[in-house]
Amino acid sequence: MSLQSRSPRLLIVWHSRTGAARQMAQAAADGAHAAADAMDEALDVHLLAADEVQADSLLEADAYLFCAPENLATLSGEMKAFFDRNYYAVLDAIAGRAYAVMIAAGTDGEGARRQVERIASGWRLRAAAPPFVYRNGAQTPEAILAPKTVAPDVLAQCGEIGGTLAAGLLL
Ligand SMILES: Cc1cc2nc3c(=O)[nH]c(=O)nc-3n(C[C@H](O)[C@H](O)[C@H](O)COP(=O)(O)O)c2cc1C
Repeated sequence: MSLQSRSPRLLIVWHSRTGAARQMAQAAADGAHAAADAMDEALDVHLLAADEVQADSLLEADAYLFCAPENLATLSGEMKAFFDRNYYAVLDAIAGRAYAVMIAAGTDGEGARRQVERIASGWRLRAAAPPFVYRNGAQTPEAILAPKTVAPDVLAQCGEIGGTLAAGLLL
């Protein structure tokens, strides 16, 4: 059996209905890889859609990034289902690990942010970065349902959050 220790692992869990949160999660993954490369360290970044994540993925990760849209003033149902499915399976097993949250919203996002923060507090996770809420301003049904393209400056901020989580694992 090898005695080699494994690389630290960042798990990014995302859900997206019209593309914004997916791009934000990808930017954070890119930022995490870039930070690890700059430090010349190995980092395992798992970017998983919310419906693919089981308890094992949470248990095997060292830090988490949760990224999803606000839908009807709460987390999107798919992201909530990920938390519902796994909450008690990992309770008490992941306390103290670092996390960050990124919400894609139209004009609000606070309900979804609060929900993730409450769940993370129940898991006793430690916030490694301030919560990030990106608002695209969409208000009409047409604008809300349109595919989204997230601006480069917003993606750069998401990249920084990924980089912060990575640096926290590698320092
Ligand atoms: C069904 C539905 C409900 C929404 N409800 C809200 C809401 O309550 N508050 C808000 O700020 N944005 C709301 N939005 C807008 C989205 O949060 C916003 O467009 C977000 O950027 C979408 O992220 P996504 O492209 O990753 O799905 C809603 C969008 C949809 C499709």
